[in-house]
Amino acid sequence: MESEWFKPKHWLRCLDLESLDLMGFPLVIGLRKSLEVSTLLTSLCSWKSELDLNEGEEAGKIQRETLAVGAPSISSPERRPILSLLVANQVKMISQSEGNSKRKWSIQDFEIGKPLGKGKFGRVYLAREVKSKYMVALKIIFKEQVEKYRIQHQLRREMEIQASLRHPNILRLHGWFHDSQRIFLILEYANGGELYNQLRKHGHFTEEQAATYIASLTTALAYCHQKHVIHRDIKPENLLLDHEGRLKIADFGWSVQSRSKRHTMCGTLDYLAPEMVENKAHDYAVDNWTLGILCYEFLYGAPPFESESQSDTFKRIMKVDLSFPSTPNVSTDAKNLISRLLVKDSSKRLSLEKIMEHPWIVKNANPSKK
Ligand SMILES: Nc1ncnc2c1ncn2[C@@H]1O[C@H](COP(=O)(O)OP(=O)(O)OP(=O)(O)O)[C@@H](O)[C@H]1O
Repeated sequence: MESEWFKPKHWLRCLDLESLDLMGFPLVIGLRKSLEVSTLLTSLCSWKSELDLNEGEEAGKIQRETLAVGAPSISSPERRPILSLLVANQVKMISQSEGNSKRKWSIQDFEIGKPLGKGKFGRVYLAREVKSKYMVALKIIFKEQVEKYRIQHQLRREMEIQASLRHPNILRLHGWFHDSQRIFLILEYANGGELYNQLRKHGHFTEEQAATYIASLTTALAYCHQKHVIHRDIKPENLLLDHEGRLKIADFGWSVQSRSKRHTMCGTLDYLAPEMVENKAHDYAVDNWTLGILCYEFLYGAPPFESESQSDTFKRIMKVDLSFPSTPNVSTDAKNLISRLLVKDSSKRLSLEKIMEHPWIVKNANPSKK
């Protein structure tokens, strides 16, 4: 019996691919394996009226790609699509999707490649849309897990919000589909992986790098706030990099679309604003606080209120117990920006507009890398 929550009759089903991955990444193509699908079809039928499923799917012939981990990678010219082919295919895909807004996706539309990572509720694979050869990241979430942890509403909210956002620094959710057991999210592929890994690798970033990332985040958050979306969980693990090193906000799991103040305490402790720690009503300004935390972490390698115990972190946040180590050597301008964001009174925090005008950003952010 399918649960009611995943019946997105009013959801957007989108595929308007605006950016191209030009890397022509070699895929590890797995064996195609026919599935015994009677159970799958039964459940699909129960969802059919809501989701308007593929008419052409034949009983017993639904196939899925299985991952051949360790299989040799295939890197023939055919598997390294060139720019012109990609552009032509992209145009074709867009016009197809525009001409048929009810384009339905299934696992058959994708060749599955290497695993990209594992999250709390599923796995992410590199994948390529068969016809256009467009590279995407396919996030596979098991419905069982979703129901077990009762994150139906959170996931649905995350998907709706992410699919509605269009910004160069926000990871695109191109669309989704599902089968009896799994939900598949078709995500923009961020070739550079997690920003967190870069931070761990280098210890901390240069002022130019840090300012460029903060400027990218600021414009993305200004866009979100304009659409009444508060992210509430910006941290290096939720930030990905594309093949040009451009930052992408990737995880909207705790985001909320609201014009009124919120009360849910959420996010990750080190990044929480005092009003959230105190479980008070909060608004957009929690994201501005987090920008201050991130700016500090980018420059010093660790968040400012990190402590041995959670209760100490709470106390340090509440006191705004901020200090700047002598190493690495960080400019006075950067410290000024951080101090003007990590302000307990949320109404006195620097606005996103003013962040972009701050001398440290103006001097250091590299517009060509934003
Ligand atoms: N679009 C993408 N492009 C490239 N790599 C990705 C992409 N999405 C996810 N990944 C990789 O897969 C990993 C797991 O992603 P996923 O979103 O499932 O986990 P997560 O960030 O821990 O989120 P959650 O907390 O929701 O489980 C990420 O840490 C990242 O390394």
